[in-house]
Amino acid sequence: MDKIAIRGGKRLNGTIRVGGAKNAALPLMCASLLTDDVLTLSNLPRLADITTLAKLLVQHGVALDMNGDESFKGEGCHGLTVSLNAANIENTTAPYDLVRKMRASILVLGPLLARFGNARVSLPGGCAIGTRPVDLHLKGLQQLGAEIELDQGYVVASAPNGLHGAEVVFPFVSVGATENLLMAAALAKGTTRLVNAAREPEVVDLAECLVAMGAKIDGIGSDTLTIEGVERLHGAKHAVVADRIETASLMMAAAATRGEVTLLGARRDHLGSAIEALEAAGMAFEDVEGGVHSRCDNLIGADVMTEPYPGFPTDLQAQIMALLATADGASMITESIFENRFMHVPELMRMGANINLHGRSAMVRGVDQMHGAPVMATDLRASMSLVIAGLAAEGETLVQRVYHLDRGYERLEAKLSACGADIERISE
Ligand SMILES: CC(=O)N[C@H]1[C@@H](OP(=O)(O)OP(=O)(O)OC[C@H]2O[C@@H](n3ccc(=O)[nH]c3=O)[C@H](O)[C@@H]2O)O[C@H](CO)[C@@H](O)[C@@H]1O
Ligand SMILES: C=C(OP(=O)(O)O)C(=O)O
Repeated sequence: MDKIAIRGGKRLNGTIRVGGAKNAALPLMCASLLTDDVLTLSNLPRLADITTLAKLLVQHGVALDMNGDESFKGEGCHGLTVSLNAANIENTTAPYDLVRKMRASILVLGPLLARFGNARVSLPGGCAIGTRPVDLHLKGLQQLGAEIELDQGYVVASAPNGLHGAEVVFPFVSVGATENLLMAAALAKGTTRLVNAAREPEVVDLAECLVAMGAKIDGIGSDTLTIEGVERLHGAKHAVVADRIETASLMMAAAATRGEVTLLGARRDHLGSAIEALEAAGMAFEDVEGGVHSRCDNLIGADVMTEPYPGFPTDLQAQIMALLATADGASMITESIFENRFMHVPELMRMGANINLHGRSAMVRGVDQMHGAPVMATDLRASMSLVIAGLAAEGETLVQRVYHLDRGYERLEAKLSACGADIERISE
């Protein structure tokens, strides 16, 4: 198993190109199931999650060309260009072995059901950050006319006469349920209204791709989406939006060393209120040609609460905790989305951070210096928080279970070394 070794204390300064967003790329790949035509996606990040989803789609019968249409890249895009063709779907079962590796696999359910009238998808199960049920996905699909049973850990869904439009009011915001319902409603008969829908840039990216495929969607970017179902969607070409979570993670990595970084391809307007939280912590941002420049001379304590977009993203909570661990003063960090997303706290404490947990809030009292230590990554964003802490710490940090990091950060060591970090991957 690979490890990452970091010798901290080097001030970062450089330029990094941000990749396409994992959390946009995954639903976009699932959208290929909605048509018998070719969907070409560019700016896909080279990540373990993309490979896992590609395997799932291939076992359904999707023909996948990893060197798809190189002539289509999209402006400023540098990732993979992949063509997906779901003309010959052989089976509508998503097996446990693949689904358990990645929760986003549940996003094949809506498209398969809408296009083929049946699907059998393994329940993803719990994971390190929380139980993560899929009840909103299932209830929403039932409102669109699906019959759903649970059988031996599988969701068995059918809609022999097709799905129909309905009003679905989500009791709270769910990114995945919004995406599943959006895709299903695109091929349902009649009008669907999704109320209290997620507004994350990745949901907007999916909606824009669906429109390019012929879907009729109003209210994109708002919390109410109105979808007029169509009989058939066609192929399209779409460039995956830049990864806002990678963007802010790298900004924080530089800030932890009181350094600076220019992030090419980054979208400041997609950071929502995270920008204000980072500014409150002493960071400064400037739009520059082709991206955003971020610098930090002095870090100060700041209070943060995670919320759906445009609130502060839960996917940045672990990283900001590592950052604020060496700020002047105290910070209160509250996690309101996932019930168990503080697994990084004991690891950060092993590096000298001063953190007190009270239920869903963590009181972080800034220390002058953290110290390197062997630490264990428990989930994707927790891994990044340990890397950020390692860059700030004195001495060597050895991050173990790097496969979590590889789910969502492409060539992280290379990107950070290019800015002066002393970081290397140790493959065993
Ligand atoms: C692949 C992807 O895009 N993953 C992101 C997506 O996950 P995901 O789509 O799984 O997250 P949701 O927005 O659905 O989850 C929000 C909250 O709702 C709960 N919930 C969700 C669905 C449901 O049917 N029932 C239910 O109770 C979840 O347990 C969680 O507490 O959004 C999360 C919240 O921004 C991010 O942290 C993940 O990185
Ligand atoms: C939690 C995340 O991803 P997933 O929903 O795929 O587990 C994440 O990207 O931080």
